[in-house]
Amino acid sequence: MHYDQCFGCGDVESGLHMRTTVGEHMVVHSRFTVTEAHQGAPGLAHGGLLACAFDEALGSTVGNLLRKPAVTGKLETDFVRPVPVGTTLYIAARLDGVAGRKIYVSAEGRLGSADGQVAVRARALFVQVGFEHFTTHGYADALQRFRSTTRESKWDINP
Ligand SMILES: CCCCC/C=C\C/C=C\C/C=C\C/C=C\CCCC(=O)SCCNC(=O)CCNC(=O)[C@H](O)C(C)(C)COP(=O)(O)OP(=O)(O)OC[C@H]1O[C@@H](n2cnc3c(N)ncnc32)[C@H](O)[C@@H]1OP(=O)(O)O
Repeated sequence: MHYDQCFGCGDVESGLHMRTTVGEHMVVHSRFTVTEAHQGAPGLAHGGLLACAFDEALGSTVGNLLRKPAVTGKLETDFVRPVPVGTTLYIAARLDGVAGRKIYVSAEGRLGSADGQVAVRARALFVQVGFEHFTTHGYADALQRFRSTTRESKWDINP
C-alpha cells in the first residue's frame, strides 16, 4: 500500500523517497541516501532521520509480507557507525514473528552496498489495527486517500 503524502515513501519534496522490494528468503530491501537535508552534525546524518528511514523500511516489511494495516508501537535503533552525507544505506529487513496483533520486525543498514559495514540496526513492534484507526484519528476520508494513491491492485482494502 502506498500513500503519496507519506514522508517515508511518498512523493513529498522534503520526504525520504524510499522504495522497497521483497528479495529472497522474505528479506525486504530498501535504500536510503543521506543528503545535506538530513544532517545532524556537519556532514553526518541525523539519528532521528535514520530512525525514520528504519520505521519506513520496517513498516514496508509488515505491509509487503503481511498485507495488513499496522502502526509502529515501538521502535529501537542502535547507531553503530556514523553515516556521512552522500552515503546510501542498504537496509535489509525481516519479519521475526507475529503474536496476535503484535508484529515483530528487525533490520540492519549497511554503508554503501548490501555487504558494506553495518551502520544501524533496528527492531520494531508493529500493532495491527483496523482501518478505522486511520479514519478516526487521521483524516475521515483516509481510505479514499489511500485508495487514490495505491500502487498495488492486490491490496485488500475493504475485506
Ligand atoms: C502510518 C501508517 C501507514 C499506513 C498503514 C497501513 C497499512 C500498513 C501496511 C503497509 C504500509 C506500508 C508501509 C508503511 C511504512 C511505514 C509505516 C510507518 C508507521 C508509523 O510510523 S505509524 C505512526 C506512529 N505510530 C502511532 O501513531 C501509533 C500510536 N499508538 C496507537 O495507536 C496505539 O497505542 C496502538 C494501536 C499501537 C496500540 O493500541 P491498542 O489499544 O490498539 O492496543 P493495545 O494497547 O491493547 O496493544 C496491543 C498489544 O500491543 C502491545 N503494545 C502496544 N504498544 C506497545 C509498546 N509501545 N511496547 C510494547 N508493547 C506494546 C500491548 O501490550 C498489547 O499486547 P498484549 O496483546 O500482549 O497485551
